Amino acid sequence: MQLAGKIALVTGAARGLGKGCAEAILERGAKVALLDTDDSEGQETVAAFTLKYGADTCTFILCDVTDKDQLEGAFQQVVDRFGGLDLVVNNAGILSEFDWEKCINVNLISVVRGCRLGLHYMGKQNGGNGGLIINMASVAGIYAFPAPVYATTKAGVVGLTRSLGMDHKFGKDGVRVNVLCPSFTMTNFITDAKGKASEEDLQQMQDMVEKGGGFLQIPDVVKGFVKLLDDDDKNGAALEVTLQGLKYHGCESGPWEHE
Ligand SMILES: NC(=O)c1ccc[n+]([C@@H]2O[C@H](COP(=O)([O-])OP(=O)(O)OC[C@H]3O[C@@H](n4cnc5c(N)ncnc54)[C@H](O)[C@@H]3O)[C@@H](O)[C@H]2O)c1
Ligand SMILES: CCCCC/C=C\C=C\[C@H](O)C/C=C\C/C=C\CCCC(=O)O
Repeated sequence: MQLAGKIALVTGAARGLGKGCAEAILERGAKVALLDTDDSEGQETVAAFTLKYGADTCTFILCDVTDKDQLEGAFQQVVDRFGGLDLVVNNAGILSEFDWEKCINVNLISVVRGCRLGLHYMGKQNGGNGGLIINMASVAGIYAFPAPVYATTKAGVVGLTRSLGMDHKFGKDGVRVNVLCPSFTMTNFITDAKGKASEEDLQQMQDMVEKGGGFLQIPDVVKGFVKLLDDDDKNGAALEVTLQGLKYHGCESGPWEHE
């Protein structure tokens, strides 16, 4: 997708991977709205981006993605302020195996809602120009992982993306939907993980990190995000990001679609 002059919305963008994706969008000449529940970090990030990329290139919207009205209001605010919408990044996510309903709300239900809103505002059937939705899942949505509820939400996001991305949908609304699936990446997500799953499961994750050769860094994942921005032929695709590099996961169509 050619981003110059376009308008984007990124959830969970005050810090970490969402912030990295928002900066990649600004670097490519688009405007971006950063949504997050963390007011002070969100304001700080937007202040720094404004200094670097110029006034009116970005805005912060305080928004809890699990609050239906706040999320709908944020989409409307972006369209009102910037005059349209071309790219939605459903990135906000948490690890919370004990408060597992919250995990499902943030990581899955809000992403379904974000996709529906993206299709509503960008879909050609509603007078939009078409566009792109990139969802943030995880390799935990593809392979077994010792945080079952988290893994379930991410598998749900992969399934949602594949199904929304079926070609017949793209033909109708002009909106492509793809999903990024990173492995362990050094962000606050990792440093805040204590207490969000059992000690035993966290230890198993630590062992996976050590066996796998360590953590990805934010720029490694942003590279994957940029690939999804650039690969205009992809729809319903899941891009894995690991220390081995970038790889599209198979199974983009079911056996009924093979010769
Ligand atoms: N760090 C990793 O190892 C890793 C790997 C694969 C996928 N992911 C996924 O990437 C995404 C971003 O993770 P990160 O590592 O940058 O984490 P992070 O904790 O650094 O950033 C997440 C951001 O989301 C915001 N957020 C949380 N709940 C929210 C809500 N209800 N509404 C709005 N904003 C909310 C937080 O305030 C924070 O700014 C998540 O979906 C996560 O599951 C992370
Ligand atoms: C050391 C404590 C880590 C706590 C991190 C908690 C959750 C992280 C979730 C991320 O989404 C990463 C998820 C999965 C990684 C799964 C498999 C890794 C193996 C693949 C590979 O890297 O080659």
